[in-house]
Amino acid sequence: MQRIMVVGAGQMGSGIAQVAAQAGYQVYLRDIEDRFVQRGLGVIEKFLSRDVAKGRRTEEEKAAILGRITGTVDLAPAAQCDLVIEAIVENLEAKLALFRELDQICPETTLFASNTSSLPITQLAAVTRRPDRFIGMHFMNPVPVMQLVEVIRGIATSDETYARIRSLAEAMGKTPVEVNDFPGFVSNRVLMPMLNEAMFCVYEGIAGVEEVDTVMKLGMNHPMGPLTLADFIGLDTCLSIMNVLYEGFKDPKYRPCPLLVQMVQAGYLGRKSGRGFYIYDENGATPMKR
Ligand SMILES: CC(=O)CC(=O)SCCNC(=O)CCNC(=O)[C@H](O)C(C)(C)COP(=O)(O)OP(=O)(O)OC[C@H]1O[C@@H](n2cnc3c(N)ncnc32)[C@H](O)[C@@H]1OP(=O)(O)O
Ligand SMILES: NC(=O)C1=CN([C@@H]2O[C@H](COP(=O)(O)OP(=O)(O)OC[C@H]3O[C@@H](n4cnc5c(N)ncnc54)[C@H](OP(=O)(O)O)[C@@H]3O)[C@@H](O)[C@H]2O)C=CC1
Repeated sequence: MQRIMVVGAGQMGSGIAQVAAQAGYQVYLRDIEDRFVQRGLGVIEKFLSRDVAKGRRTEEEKAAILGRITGTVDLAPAAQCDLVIEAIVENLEAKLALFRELDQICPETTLFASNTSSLPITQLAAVTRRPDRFIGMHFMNPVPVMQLVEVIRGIATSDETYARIRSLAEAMGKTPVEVNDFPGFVSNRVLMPMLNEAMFCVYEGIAGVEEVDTVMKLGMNHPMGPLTLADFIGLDTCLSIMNVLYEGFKDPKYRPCPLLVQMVQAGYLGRKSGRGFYIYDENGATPMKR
């Protein structure tokens, strides 16, 4: 494997492009508008510069990593890639449309991976002519820091595809864990109901935003409180995952908190939009009042 295209230059796509380039692969980073591509490249630049400032990398290494990443708004270079990793918005229709298009562009040998947090790998794979060469490669946020890659086998994923993606994750310095294709996989089946429950605590007036976070940080030693983490993930992504769990299992225990629904409707998407359970501005993070 030599060339990888990452589609979606948001927080996950830019991180995936960075770790792929750090591992020596040639990377195309594609988004629908150039300003999103530039924003993604800017984030990578920023974190590599931080590594240089901390003495973990030289300027030359940084330049070499950046030199391996080509930003683009064009999907056509996917035809020259051995693997496409999709990291666009957590929306089934958007992902299906993208994979249909990629399937037309790419030769049969190209592997497809989705970084989806919860959507069925089997269903995404089924719109392509290569369900055996389709897999879930679920990185954690922030990608350059987190050790885990959840590798999700769709019903038709071949052993060869699995073995290649497992090796790739290892080459990127990550620890792959094999998981089967059920709603939310393991990571978000366990994590997201906890975040949703934290939102219910605020919604029901049991405690304020900061208090809920402090309980989990100091009481359970979580590095971030659940509401800070939900803002960090993106509230739109959290809501999409809860909806996949709710619809996938038809179990009311997965109903999304109405406050989460309302905040997403208002455009309060967390850190990426400047406002979620906290307001992010020059004063730092100020908890929302209820
Ligand atoms: C939704 C899904 O489908 C799946 C998911 O991803 S769920 C989310 C999973 N992620 C988590 O749970 C993250 C929980 N939070 C944490 O682990 C930590 O708060 C954190 C690693 C994000 C930040 O750690 P911190 O100690 O609070 O802050 P900070 O000191 O700024 O950062 C720690 C290190 O991470 C690095 N870092 C932080 N964010 C980074 C980023 N986006 N990219 C690269 N490096 C980053 C920093 O450079 C720093 O490294 P050094 O100390 O070596 O310089
Ligand atoms: N956030 C997290 O903690 C994690 C997220 N994930 C998953 O990763 C994926 C991306 O999430 P995240 O990076 O947080 O989301 P972001 O909102 O940060 O980024 C998504 C990016 O994809 C772009 N995009 C949308 N449609 C297309 C398209 N058709 N082609 C190319 N680019 C497109 C978006 O552009 P625009 O802004 O115009 O919509 C945006 O730049 C989702 O599936 C999510 O569930 C997985 C692990 C963790």
